[in-house]
Amino acid sequence: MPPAIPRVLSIAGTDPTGGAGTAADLKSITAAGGYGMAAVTAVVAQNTHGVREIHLPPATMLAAQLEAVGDDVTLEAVKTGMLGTAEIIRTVQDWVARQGPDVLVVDPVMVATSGDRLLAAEAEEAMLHFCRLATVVTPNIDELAVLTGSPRAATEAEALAQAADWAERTGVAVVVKTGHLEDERVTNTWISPDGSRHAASSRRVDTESTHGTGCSLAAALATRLGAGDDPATALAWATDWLHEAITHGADLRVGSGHGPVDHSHRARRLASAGSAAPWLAADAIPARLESPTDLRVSAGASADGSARAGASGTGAADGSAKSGTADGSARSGTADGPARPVAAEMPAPSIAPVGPWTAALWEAGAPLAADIADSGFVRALVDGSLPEAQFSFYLAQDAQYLDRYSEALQALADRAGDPAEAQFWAESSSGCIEVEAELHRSWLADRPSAADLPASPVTSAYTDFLLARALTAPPAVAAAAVLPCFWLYAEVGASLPDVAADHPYAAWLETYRDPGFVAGVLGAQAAVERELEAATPEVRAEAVRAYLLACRHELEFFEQARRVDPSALGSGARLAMVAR
Ligand SMILES: Nc1ncnc2c1ncn2[C@@H]1O[C@H](COP(=O)(O)OP(=O)(O)OP(=O)(O)O)[C@@H](O)[C@H]1O
Ligand SMILES: Cc1ncc(CO)c(N)n1
Repeated sequence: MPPAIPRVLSIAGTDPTGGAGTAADLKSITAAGGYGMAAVTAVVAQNTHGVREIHLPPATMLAAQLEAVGDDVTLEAVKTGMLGTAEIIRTVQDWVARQGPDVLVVDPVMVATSGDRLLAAEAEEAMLHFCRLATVVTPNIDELAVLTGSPRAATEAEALAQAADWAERTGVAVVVKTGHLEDERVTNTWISPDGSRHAASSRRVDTESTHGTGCSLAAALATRLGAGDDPATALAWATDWLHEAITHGADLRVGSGHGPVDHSHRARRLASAGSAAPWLAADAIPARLESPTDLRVSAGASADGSARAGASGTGAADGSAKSGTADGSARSGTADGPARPVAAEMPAPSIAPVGPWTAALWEAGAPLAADIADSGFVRALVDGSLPEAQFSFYLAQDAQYLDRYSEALQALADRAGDPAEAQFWAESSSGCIEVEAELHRSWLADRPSAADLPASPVTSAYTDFLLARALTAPPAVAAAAVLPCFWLYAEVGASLPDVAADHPYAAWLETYRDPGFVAGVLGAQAAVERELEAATPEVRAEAVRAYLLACRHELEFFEQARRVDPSALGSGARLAMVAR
């Protein structure tokens, strides 16, 4: 049984700009859930433009480093990167034979992205020999050609054939990486000596920030294997994590050449999601609302934009410079993007408010609507990069949600004073059940594990919040609480671009275009407008709070799929426990 936190050693060169080599490895090992260690093979003066100078300490010094670690620490995995010379390779090889762990990931680094040689030409032979000791090797397309003694593969199929042949001959698995080809998707394929294959693919990111991607993938892979993941799971994890890191690399603004990836993006996003900070400050809404203008004033089209209502974005407590403020008063931002300017520049809704109260509500919640449109989940759904496991999770939660939402709407119907309003809520409630049934028929039927998935904490928090208001709060509060589900969902639908027919989620995106959604929004808006007009100033304030909190729950609901590790969805555990 590997320990929960695998101990992983990187044996590689340095990069003072922190994007490649030991620095990238340590960040990647940490991100993948391991304890990272590093022995230095070469001190490299390099930056995002290229390598300037390489200093090779005596091989005896590397041997001493390896002995020092190996004599003291039990290792679950070792990852090697730049080994520089035949003598260094031999040193590592001798040590691995004596003290190496079960998992050895060899990234056969020969040439950097910048084109600089990182392995002496005469050392290639030694590298080929060393690769045979590996659990898995992770060559890029050019290195694969050297490894297999073949011409550079022009297509993925050619690369896969080269790798399969080599794996069979040597008994060593290969990860074929198509990063250096031109395909729209980048695919990493694990090929075992017996010919079995596991592919993990992601959409190609149009970015210059790819310095150290090879190091990072190999180090994360070594860590997940060291943690006991099977090859397919480990590779899928590493590929998906790296995709997020590459996507956000440019935001780091490190260097003017090929910049590094943001190894910590996922950790920062999850930390921010784990914050217990309240979503809405106590004084974000005036205690009494005599008219919609009272909300508008507090919602803050003030000259400097320094005060407005609106629950804070997901980045509220992540402590990063681009996050929203902890009291949710001034800016909205998420771990996915910089804070946006304040309400004055917020987009108008595609479904216009039906009166002054709903107009004021929209304005107060507009930053959250923008956060949803710009969320990692919606963006990944639209660009097709959302992993299927996350999409399935989303569908499963949507089904759970609709069940309870329908109950909330029925409660509103039961409590409505006005017959037309009662009818509207009742019809919406049954409409929900129909959508849920269709979800099961068309989408969950061929995803059996998702079909049985119970409600997540995020889903339950939202539905319980809605049910509590629908069952016990004054009608204006209850109506305002259920409005964002109608309105914000329809707004997401309205903002979706047309996608190609072969887009992985084309059929799902099509479901957003149901004109019934718009009719629902207008009906719900009309009810909210009426109820708010009739309510006391105190109840109106409570209703606005409920509306904004529901908007915030909507954002959580969309984003939650990106916070779940598919390997944590198995059955068995009676209650999910937290790491302490
Ligand atoms: N533009 C990109 N978009 C998406 N993923 C990418 C992109 N570039 C690289 N990757 C990911 O990074 C992995 C490693 O990239 P690549 O094939 O370029 O390795 P490498 O050449 O060994 O990297 P290095 O630049 O560190 O030498 C790829 O398999 C893929 O998962
Ligand atoms: C030290 C080191 N290892 C690997 C690479 C490949 O990106 C690099 N640039 N530097």
